[in-house]
Amino acid sequence: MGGRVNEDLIKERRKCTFDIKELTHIIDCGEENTIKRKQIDNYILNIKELWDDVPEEYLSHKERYENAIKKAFIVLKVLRQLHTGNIQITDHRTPTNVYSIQDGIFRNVNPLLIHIGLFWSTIAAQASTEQQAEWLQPDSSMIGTYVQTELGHGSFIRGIETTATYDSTTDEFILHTPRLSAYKWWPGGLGNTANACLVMAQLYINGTCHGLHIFLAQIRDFDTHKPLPGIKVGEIGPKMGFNTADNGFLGFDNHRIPRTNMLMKNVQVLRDGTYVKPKHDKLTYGSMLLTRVTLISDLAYQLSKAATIAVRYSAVRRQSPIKSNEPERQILDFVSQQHKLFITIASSHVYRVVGLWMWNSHKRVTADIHEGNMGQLPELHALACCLKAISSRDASALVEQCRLACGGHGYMMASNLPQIYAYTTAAVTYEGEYTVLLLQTARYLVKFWRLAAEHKPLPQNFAYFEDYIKKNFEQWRNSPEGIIEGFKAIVAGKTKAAYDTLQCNLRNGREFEEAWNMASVQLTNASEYSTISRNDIEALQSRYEELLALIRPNAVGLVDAFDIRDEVLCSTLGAYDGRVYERMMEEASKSPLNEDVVNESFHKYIRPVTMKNKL
Ligand SMILES: CCCCCCCCCCCCCC(=O)SCCNC(=O)CCNC(=O)[C@H](O)C(C)(C)COP(=O)(O)OP(=O)(O)OC[C@H]1O[C@@H](n2cnc3c(N)ncnc32)[C@H](O)[C@@H]1OP(=O)(O)O
Ligand SMILES: Cc1cc2nc3c(=O)[nH]c(=O)nc-3n(C[C@H](O)[C@H](O)[C@H](O)COP(=O)(O)OP(=O)(O)OC[C@H]3O[C@@H](n4cnc5c(N)ncnc54)[C@H](O)[C@@H]3O)c2cc1C
Repeated sequence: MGGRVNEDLIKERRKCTFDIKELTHIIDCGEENTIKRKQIDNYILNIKELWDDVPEEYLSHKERYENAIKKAFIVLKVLRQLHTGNIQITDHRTPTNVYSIQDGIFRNVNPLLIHIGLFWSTIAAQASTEQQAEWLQPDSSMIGTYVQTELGHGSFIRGIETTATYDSTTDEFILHTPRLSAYKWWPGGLGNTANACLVMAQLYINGTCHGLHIFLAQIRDFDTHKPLPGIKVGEIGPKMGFNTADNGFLGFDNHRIPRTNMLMKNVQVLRDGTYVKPKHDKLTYGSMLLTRVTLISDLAYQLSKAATIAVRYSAVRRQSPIKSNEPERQILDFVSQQHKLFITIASSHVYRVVGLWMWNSHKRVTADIHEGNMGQLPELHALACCLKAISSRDASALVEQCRLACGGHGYMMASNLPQIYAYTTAAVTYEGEYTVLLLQTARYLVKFWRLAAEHKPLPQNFAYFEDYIKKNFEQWRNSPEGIIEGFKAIVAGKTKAAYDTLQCNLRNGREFEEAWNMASVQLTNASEYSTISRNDIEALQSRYEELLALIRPNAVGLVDAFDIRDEVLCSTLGAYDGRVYERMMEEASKSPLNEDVVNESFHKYIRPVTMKNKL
């Protein structure tokens, strides 16, 4: 859409006090990454077939899926070409930068998201060298997904009921769904798209259950795409978001696969049925760990999109004067509006930095595991659980706050904020539900509190538990170091309270698991335990208000630095030129309800009632 840039946005950009490009380079981890990202953006976003004439929202469920599949395979073809041309489409920060462009292309979810993001990465991480050589061919016919959750069990994966029974007479596993609750339910791309999948199932050899293992199973004919005999597969129906993700269900009726289809890097079943144990029995959960780590950066990116839309809109939108004799003000001038928006910008930076740190930690720990050293895995798991849980919860709350900050127009699908919210809030549940993951971290903290309480040696990372017990915490200081000290005190105090409740429940004769359940609210809730006083809080509050005023002139510059193209933002409210009302009118004109001046329902239903006695 051509036309002049909104005057208020021009003024905002003029008064910005820092170099926007420099911040963009910091966000991209270096100028060379910015250049590379822009090249890929240009290459993919210039493909005309990827753009819709009719907005996605006006399509039926079936049309949406078919449209998304058309685009997914255009993108896949391009990615394969880039790959053979030796152009790396991911970089050292996270593997997700290519996904961000796809937000714009699909305005929803790529049905191949799990194929690209989880299927290949699980094979790469958990299959043996021979299996990888066979399955990880760039021109493979396999379109895969990651099939774990069942109708009856998602969080408690040890409860999964699908079985894989070894038949040594034929050297095969028999995959079976014993009852309705064992039907696989949810995997992305499973409904219609995938012809193969990685299935999590309970391994049985000679009547002994060895727990959960991952198996590669073909489920549709590669040529005709018809489900193979013994496979019942389909799509699960409309959802709050993810409606192009093709989530599916799957049942096996004694479906046979070769023994060599079990992922055998860390664990093996030999020809004679001998079971060779893994070095750590949670290595099978590795794909969930990796996805939790990558999600932190993805959620930071979703926050930057929401902030860009809401801040630019707030600079363009003028409503009510502050003093009655003044013109109407940009809504960005209201301090309460700044409070709603600037925290979203800040949180995006926080989770981007933490996501990068976690990504590097994951690389380091994975290299150690490769060398047979499992020592750092529990800590990485505890951190990934907690950070995935709070980043998804924060992101969905802040995206919703941005939507509300755009008033009525934020409720329009054309603002793209509802779609960003639906996408973000799903992450609170998938890949480990919020509370369930927090309780995993709590379990880890309580273990170290027990050591502290029993005055046993603690690792350096938990030295502050001992400081708390010995009351070594300093008086509150209003400085970054002081705030970190304050947070340590809160964690220690919260862990102590939960631990004490747990002990009390145990003394009252409860079994450990029961006592844990009774303490679970304390285990997940925060309280104030630091030495902070009412005066300190007042000082912090006024410092916060000063900071809002300092950020205000740079607000638009800060979101411009996220450097998200209009094609990816997909928002009438957040486009770079700020021509909000023009874009809204143009989008409204695409509504099918505007095709006829008089809709035919008037003649069919309205007129016979309203004109009944007058005809
Ligand atoms: C790559 C790019 C991707 C981008 C894609 C993004 C879009 C994605 C789109 C959507 C995609 C959506 C895709 C999807 O949604 S795929 C489906 C995802 N599903 C889940 O995430 C299920 C969540 N549940 C679990 O993970 C397990 O059941 C938990 C962990 C809760 C319990 O499990 P379990 O009952 O077996 O264990 P336990 O509680 O008895 O604890 C026993 C011990 O084990 C330790 N322990 C547990 N786990 C780990 C671990 N991993 N590494 C190391 N250690 C671990 C634990 O600390 C404890 O240690 P200790 O205290 O005894 O010492
Ligand atoms: C959009 C989307 C995409 C998905 N994609 C995939 C996919 O590709 N592949 C796949 O395999 N799965 C997928 N899933 C499934 C997803 O991983 C599960 O839904 C998720 O792990 C939560 O499990 P659940 O549905 O069993 O929830 P439940 O565990 O039934 O949660 C319900 C409530 O019970 C509480 N609860 C459960 N256990 C405990 C406990 N021990 N202590 C305290 N409270 C507890 C929870 O906190 C929650 O409040 C997807 C889900 C969604 C929404």
